[in-house]
Amino acid sequence: MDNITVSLEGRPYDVLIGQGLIGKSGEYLAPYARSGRLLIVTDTHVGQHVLPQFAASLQAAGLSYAAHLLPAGEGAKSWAELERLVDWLLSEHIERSDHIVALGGGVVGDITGFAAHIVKRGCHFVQVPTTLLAQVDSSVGGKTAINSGAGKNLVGAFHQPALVLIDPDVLDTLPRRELGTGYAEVVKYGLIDAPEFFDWCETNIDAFLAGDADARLHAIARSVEAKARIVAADEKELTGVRALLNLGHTFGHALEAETGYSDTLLHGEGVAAGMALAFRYSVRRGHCPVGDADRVSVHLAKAGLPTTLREAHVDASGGQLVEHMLHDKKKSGGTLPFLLANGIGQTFLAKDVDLDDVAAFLNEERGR
Ligand SMILES: O=C(O)C(=O)C[C@@H](O)[C@H](O)[C@H](O)COP(=O)(O)O
Repeated sequence: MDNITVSLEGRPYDVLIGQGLIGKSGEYLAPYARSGRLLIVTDTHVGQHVLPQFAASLQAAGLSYAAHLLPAGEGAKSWAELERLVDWLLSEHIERSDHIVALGGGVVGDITGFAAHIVKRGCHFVQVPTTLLAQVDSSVGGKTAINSGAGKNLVGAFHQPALVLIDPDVLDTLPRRELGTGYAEVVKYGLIDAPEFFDWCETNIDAFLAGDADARLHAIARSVEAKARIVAADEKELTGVRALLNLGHTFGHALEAETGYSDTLLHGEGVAAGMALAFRYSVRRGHCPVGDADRVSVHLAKAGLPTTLREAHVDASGGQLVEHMLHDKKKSGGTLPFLLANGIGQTFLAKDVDLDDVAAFLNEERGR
């Protein structure tokens, strides 16, 4: 089993990665269960496919649980579902010493973490991510949020989990499209600052997508290590280091907003198209060799991910997409920094980007 520590000063926590961990959850969660009980938040899909095995393990360890089901999908990151969740936690007489367990993908983790942050001014929570995207990205680092009418993740807080339990075996039941969306975030770590990991992805993509256990473990552990390192360096995204994790997200969130956060374009697909756009925009600005941008698109396409506006099902003008970007949390003092790249593994935060130029670039991209 891999054990990666997120080294936050005074509040370090472990990310345990191992095959079959879901079946041993009771053993690992016993120390976190006040009076032998855990409050589980999951969704209707995971409730059917993973909760039974998870719950059996808790029972075998002498723990009891109560569970709350969210609807599956991005739509659950809403004020209405947050209210229902908070009401449920209070109806269960939650105490601040309790641990809430987020069992599910990024949506479950994000809304549960935010509820844990606000209920009784802060309760503990544990992440048990069941999608690749949540395992390699959203379960680690403490970004929690719901969406608002104005955009994605605009209402939230930093609230770190006490523990993250990752079982790659649960990915066996993940639909192929979901696996692809998580893979976009795996590739992101190579593109940020680890060219050798991008090379590894190019070599091992087929094994990874086919479910090879070693390839999966390597990709997940390598991604979590990268995320833990970056989060420990800049927990609250104040110095620009953590902003690197947002590669592809400025474009990606705009595409998601344009498609209504629907199944038309899943989050990881928006990030994939966003990374391809960020690399091509970096070429246009003279930062990045065209060969590197091509490699990125070819690789993402191999995973079945969109790399153009057309493939992302977006037909908006550049101006309309820039309008969505103006809600980005990186915007400060009227300017919006962009994650661009000097090449694969050489991402940087550009603070001098002219939004009219971005709009013109996106208008050209419409014909691609
Ligand atoms: O953890 C981070 O920091 C990230 O930016 C990781 C992203 O992949 C993730 O999607 C995150 O939730 C986006 O954050 P946001 O601040 O752009 O909402």
